[in-house]
Amino acid sequence: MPAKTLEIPGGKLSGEQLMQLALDASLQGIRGANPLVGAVLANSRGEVLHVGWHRGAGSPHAEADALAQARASGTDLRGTHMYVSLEPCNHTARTGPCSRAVADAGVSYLHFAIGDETEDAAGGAAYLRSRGVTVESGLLKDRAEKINRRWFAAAEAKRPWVTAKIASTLDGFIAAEDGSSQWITGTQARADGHELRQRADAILVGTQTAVTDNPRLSARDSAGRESGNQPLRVIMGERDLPEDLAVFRDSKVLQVRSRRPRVVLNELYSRGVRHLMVEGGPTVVSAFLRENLVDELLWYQAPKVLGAGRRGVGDLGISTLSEAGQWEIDQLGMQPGLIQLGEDLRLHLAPRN
Ligand SMILES: NC(=O)C1=CN([C@@H]2O[C@H](COP(=O)(O)OP(=O)(O)OC[C@H]3O[C@@H](n4cnc5c(N)ncnc54)[C@H](OP(=O)(O)O)[C@@H]3O)[C@@H](O)[C@H]2O)C=CC1
Ligand SMILES: Nc1c(N[C@@H]2O[C@H](COP(=O)(O)O)[C@@H](O)[C@H]2O)[nH]c(=O)[nH]c1=O
Repeated sequence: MPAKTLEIPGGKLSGEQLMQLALDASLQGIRGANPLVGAVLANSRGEVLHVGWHRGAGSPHAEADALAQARASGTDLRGTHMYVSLEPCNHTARTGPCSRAVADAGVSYLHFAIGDETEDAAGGAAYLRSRGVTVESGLLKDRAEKINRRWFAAAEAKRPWVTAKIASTLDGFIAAEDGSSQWITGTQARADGHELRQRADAILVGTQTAVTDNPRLSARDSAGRESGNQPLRVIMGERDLPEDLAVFRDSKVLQVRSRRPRVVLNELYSRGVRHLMVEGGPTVVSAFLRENLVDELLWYQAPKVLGAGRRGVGDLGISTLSEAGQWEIDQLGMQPGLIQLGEDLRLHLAPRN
């Protein structure tokens, strides 16, 4: 469900207009292990041929998406121009290097808005120049930076992108006084949560949730079958855990014996995790929030009122309103800021900073 439909203008466009289109296209994607990226192929007169974007880690990059469209429709790409919101990657990870694919296709001119400084992917511009492609950069740089600012900060800090998920009652409780919490939200909201799990490299809960809920932490379809990519299950906390917990039934599980979010993030990053979903409980979510380590917040709200119980977020050391954590509806990317899922609401929030 795209936030807005992409309009592809006809006729001759300026370089800036073509980059604008690449940036608009990037917003159709999903941010997570990878940033939002869009790419436009145009002929030398500035007429749009194909528009591509990245749909999340593991799927083709924006350039590859545009090139695949060209291949499918038989477009001759020799001498064409490409406008892309991020410098093409120069490495083979989950997909092959875009720099080579662009050069192989015969593109003669490439303009990227901002460079890719990430350790693994850097070097695309130099490679393209070595293959005789004219490369320029900097069009609409500020807008391109704004779209992925938080993602670049996480990449620079060499830590995973962090999505926190909370499912609460209207008055903010994630469990009743007697500890019961299954289920606060309905089936549609929970299915949405499972889709999210599928996109993440790892999913994390605290030791208390691991014991109290005994969750499986797998990504499942509506029939309850494990589906698609299964994230690494991570449990954060120092205590010894019973070996018969449901989460240990799978081999992709890791306990990080620390209470410090940064230690956990370092450990996960070193194991290749680039997108972490923090599912709770409140002690763990609060620890990430306190250190400003939540990049996006998905808050599911059920039309239930408890009046008492466990709150979704614990004490953050804030005693006055002016110090409140500020969040805003995330208008960027494919996940709409506010949606209804059955009887529940889902807010997609970004830190306001
Ligand atoms: N509705 C929802 O969205 C969700 C609800 N829940 C509910 O939440 C409840 C459990 O929440 P909660 O008690 O907060 O448990 P947590 O799952 O957050 O685990 C807390 C435990 O983790 C360890 N720990 C890890 N990091 C820290 C830290 N920074 N500071 C302190 N301790 C840390 C400690 O144990 P150790 O001694 O091992 O270090 C601590 O006791 C359950 O009732 C569960 O049903 C849970 C998840 C989602
Ligand atoms: N109670 C609650 C949630 N709880 C989360 O789901 C976990 C259970 O995972 P699993 O055993 O894999 O189904 C649980 O430990 C907690 O992290 N999630 C929601 O979307 N809505 C809810 O009402």
